[in-house]
Amino acid sequence: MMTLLKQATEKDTAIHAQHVNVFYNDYQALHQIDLEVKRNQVTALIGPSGCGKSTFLRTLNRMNDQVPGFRVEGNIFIENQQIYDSKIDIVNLRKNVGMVFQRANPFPMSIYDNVAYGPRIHGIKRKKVLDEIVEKSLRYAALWDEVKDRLHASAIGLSGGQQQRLVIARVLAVEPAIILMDEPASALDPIATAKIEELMLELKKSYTIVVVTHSMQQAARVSDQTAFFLNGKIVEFAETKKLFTNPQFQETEDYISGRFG
Ligand SMILES: Nc1ncnc2c1ncn2[C@@H]1O[C@H](COP(=O)(O)OP(=O)(O)OP(=O)(O)O)[C@@H](O)[C@H]1O
Repeated sequence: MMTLLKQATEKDTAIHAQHVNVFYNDYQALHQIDLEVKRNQVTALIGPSGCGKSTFLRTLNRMNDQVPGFRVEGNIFIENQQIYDSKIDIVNLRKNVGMVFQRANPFPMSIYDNVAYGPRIHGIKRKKVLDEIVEKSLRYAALWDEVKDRLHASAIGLSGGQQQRLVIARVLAVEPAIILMDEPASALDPIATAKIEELMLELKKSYTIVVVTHSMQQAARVSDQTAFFLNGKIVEFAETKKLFTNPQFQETEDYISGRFG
């Protein structure tokens, strides 16, 4: 146990998955996943449909716990804690490891209340403090200028791209260390997508990001490291530039050159 912990406390390692297997009942969706995510980097997970990218992402903040038949083996260390340890506080884990989904999912309430939602749940009540958190989070999510005059209007009235940045602001408001993004721009037009990508590059200065994407161009544009998944295994994990220009495995080369998937 001590040696595992020691490995996980490398200063620049935010997430350390070690020999992770995931099952849905008898079906094994992930096989022996080993992955080290570096702090303040964007790590992209790519691969054909059904290869296990979302399963792995969701395993990182225990989003799969409620799925019937879900079972995980191996270790996942985040901030020196084995997140599947029985002593882990899951509410705290999800605060520390926020998640943004493919479809923006603002709550049916005002823009302000969406962002204040998490801090309120965590016990912050003073209006002045909430006002500050809401402004800071919206500024960080590059949305403040577009919504500052209608903070109390419904979030549902925002465009798809604005809704996705609002969801990011909602995640930032509880001060996570890590942000997981599951195809965050796949439902957006190219301009809204470019804004999300710009935002990711800005956010990595303060946060660690893991993003699932179907777009290899997007992975190449935003990520520092890329993991290529195939049939529930990581075929190759490397610096993004290297993976796309000089892949070490035939399967990686076939995928990035569009020969399958
Ligand atoms: N809740 C579940 N119950 C049973 N099997 C599941 C469940 N969720 C995913 N799977 C299976 O696990 C495998 C991996 O799925 P996963 O969604 O992680 O892949 P993915 O790479 O994210 O795919 P996509 O790119 O299409 O979203 C698939 O074979 C899928 O059918």
